[in-house]
Amino acid sequence: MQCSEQTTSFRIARISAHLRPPQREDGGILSRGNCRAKGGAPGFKVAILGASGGIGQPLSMLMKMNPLVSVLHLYDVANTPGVTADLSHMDTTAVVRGFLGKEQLESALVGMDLVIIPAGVPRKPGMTRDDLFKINAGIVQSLCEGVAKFCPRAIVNIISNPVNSTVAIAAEVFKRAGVYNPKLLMGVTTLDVARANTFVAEVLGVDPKAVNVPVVGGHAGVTILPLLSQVQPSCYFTKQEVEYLTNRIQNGGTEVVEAKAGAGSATLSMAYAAVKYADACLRGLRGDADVIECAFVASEVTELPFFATKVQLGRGGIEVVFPLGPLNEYERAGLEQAKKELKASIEKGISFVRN
Ligand SMILES: NC(=O)C1=CN([C@@H]2O[C@H](COP(=O)(O)OP(=O)(O)OC[C@H]3O[C@@H](n4cnc5c(N)ncnc54)[C@H](O)[C@@H]3O)[C@@H](O)[C@H]2O)C=CC1
Ligand SMILES: O=C([O-])CC(=O)C(=O)O
Repeated sequence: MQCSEQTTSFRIARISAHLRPPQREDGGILSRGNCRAKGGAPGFKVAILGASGGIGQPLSMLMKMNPLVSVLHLYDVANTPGVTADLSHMDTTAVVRGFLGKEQLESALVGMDLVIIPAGVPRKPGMTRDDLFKINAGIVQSLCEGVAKFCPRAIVNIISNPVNSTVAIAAEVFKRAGVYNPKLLMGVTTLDVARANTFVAEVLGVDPKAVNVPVVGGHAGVTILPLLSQVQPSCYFTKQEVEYLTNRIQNGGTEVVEAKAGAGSATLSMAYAAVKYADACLRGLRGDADVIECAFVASEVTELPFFATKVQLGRGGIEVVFPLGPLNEYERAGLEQAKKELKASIEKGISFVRN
């Protein structure tokens, strides 16, 4: 049936009556500001530092869709007004606010439960993650100084590379400020697990959702150590499959950097992985039981001060750091190699802040 002009205007009149600002008890009209919940919904407050970047934008979008988030603060040194305006039109619960430049870092951070940091430069072909240290170390240091000052009790997820060094930088900054709580600081290695699940599922010919591969160590080259002997559900790989899978998982980042040919590194899969990890942190904060993910954290699993293993997330952040479990000979050799490189990267991060 075609709508007549009259019917249409009648409908519009009904709709606009419905949208009329609510009356106050004293007869006044509530201002627009009072009509809309400005983050009043129950949920967690999350800040993304580096929100306008290749990871930052899809990560911000996915966090805007997360029902556990009530307030989403987007901070960057560029383009946050546009990204914020764009995302604020999504009809999901989280209220989005944008913050631009150092003078707005305080407002971006005060009151946050979780701070996610993907700020910093990405790799180009031919570079290692350690080649990013020169620029990203200073960025992570200054952002973490802000966290120490304005939201010292927030959980911090570090994405900026080289993660093997930037987590140590963050820890030193927090120690210096007298606010270090090792349970609240985590390097995000979820993309290594996502890749491992994907590549293993391809070899097995199953759905990646059905596969769980623990990936331990760190987040660069040989420090990324998939424990293929502990894949769930348990399965068997030939020597060639183990070598192929280990190599592909360790070089997953480089595979994307080369395919992007100078236009950056993994952004979409990283945003997916970052949200998976952030969501686990929020479920832990909410008090959910058995929230378990791999992450690069303060650890006594090896002699190194930081190491990635499975951890259990809870109301206090990291509540349990799980041991490595039984390793086969191939994995034991990989572990020795990983520890050697990790030690140097961690020390580099520590001395950057101390010296
Ligand atoms: N942990 C992991 O698994 C992964 C880590 N990464 C790392 O994430 C980082 C970001 O990558 P992309 O988003 O692709 O880079 P990008 O260059 O696209 O975005 C970085 C953003 O950081 C912002 N930024 C720079 N300095 C800042 C500061 N002082 N404060 C706030 N924001 C600042 C930039 O303006 C830009 O919007 C890189 O270091 C990359 O290596 C990338 C993929 C996976
Ligand atoms: O490889 C890179 O430079 C980015 C990264 O950490 C990853 O994709 O795992």
